[in-house]
Amino acid sequence: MAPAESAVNDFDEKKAYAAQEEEGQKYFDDGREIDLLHFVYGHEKIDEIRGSPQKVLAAIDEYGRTKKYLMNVGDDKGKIVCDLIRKHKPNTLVELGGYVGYSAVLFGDAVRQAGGKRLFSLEFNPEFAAVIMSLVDLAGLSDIVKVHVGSSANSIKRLHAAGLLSHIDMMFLDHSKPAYTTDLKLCESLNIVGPGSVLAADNCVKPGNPPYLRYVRSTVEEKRKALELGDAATDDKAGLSEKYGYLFQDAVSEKKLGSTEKGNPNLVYDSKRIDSFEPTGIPDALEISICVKEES
Ligand SMILES: C[S@@+](CC[C@H](N)C(=O)[O-])C[C@H]1O[C@@H](n2cnc3c(N)ncnc32)[C@H](O)[C@@H]1O
Repeated sequence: MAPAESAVNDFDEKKAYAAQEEEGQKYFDDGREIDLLHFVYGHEKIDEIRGSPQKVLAAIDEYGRTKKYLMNVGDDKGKIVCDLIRKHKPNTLVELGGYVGYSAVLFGDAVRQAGGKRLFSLEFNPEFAAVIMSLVDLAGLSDIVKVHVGSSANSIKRLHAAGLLSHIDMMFLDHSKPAYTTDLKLCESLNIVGPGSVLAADNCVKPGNPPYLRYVRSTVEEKRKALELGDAATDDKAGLSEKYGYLFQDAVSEKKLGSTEKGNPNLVYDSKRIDSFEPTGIPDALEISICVKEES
């Protein structure tokens, strides 16, 4: 594994979002997502915002700064993924976890500018999905961004079965932490992640995701061995606890994870961590993993 890279040295405090609520207090799904819609559509500059992805993002950032914390990828980590989009020019980008559409608007715009065709935003909360659709439409990106409501695993299976998803050029993982590994293995088993696929996984420091990092940083030999050893060695939840994701108990249930696929141990990833910041200024990192080949 390559050493961690630092994309940004300093955080610009002027753009910091309101702090995330203290532990035990709600920091999402308390009405703020609908409040955000009222804020954006009631904005004095709504006529300029219409049709401009950058201005939609600026309005969401303004809400995060002046009203309430929002669990968006934010400007700093967002730039790292946009650079990857410019470099790799994905035709199809899949994001796991859409929330209010910040990343869908940011990356949907970058995919369009890079000549790509589609961003699938997979979100299990139907209210959040409705907010994404509304802001994507406001940004003029409805042709590129398609929102699918349901657990990510079920949406991936459905899109694949319908012939709409045959190869994932880029995937942004930003949903419940245990599902990063189970969804990646599902995509490997369906053969829609393979050589050429680029994975960008958010929150690899805050709160962290040990099983996912272990998996993408493992050698082919280690993965084959883990499969031989069976369940304990391939436990995608080992090392995770409640601090590794909201709705943790709910998120680890079979129903929500929706997949027990074993993945493809023969895929080789070139994986590295890039240090950056949450929109609040708290340090975090993305793990960027490029699938370079499949060993026989
Ligand atoms: C951190 S937020 C996503 C933020 C968004 N990517 C952004 O940067 O603008 C995580 C989202 O994932 C959704 N989610 C969590 N587990 C999921 C799953 N298994 N399938 C689909 N969505 C999920 C949550 O409802 C939440 O909206």
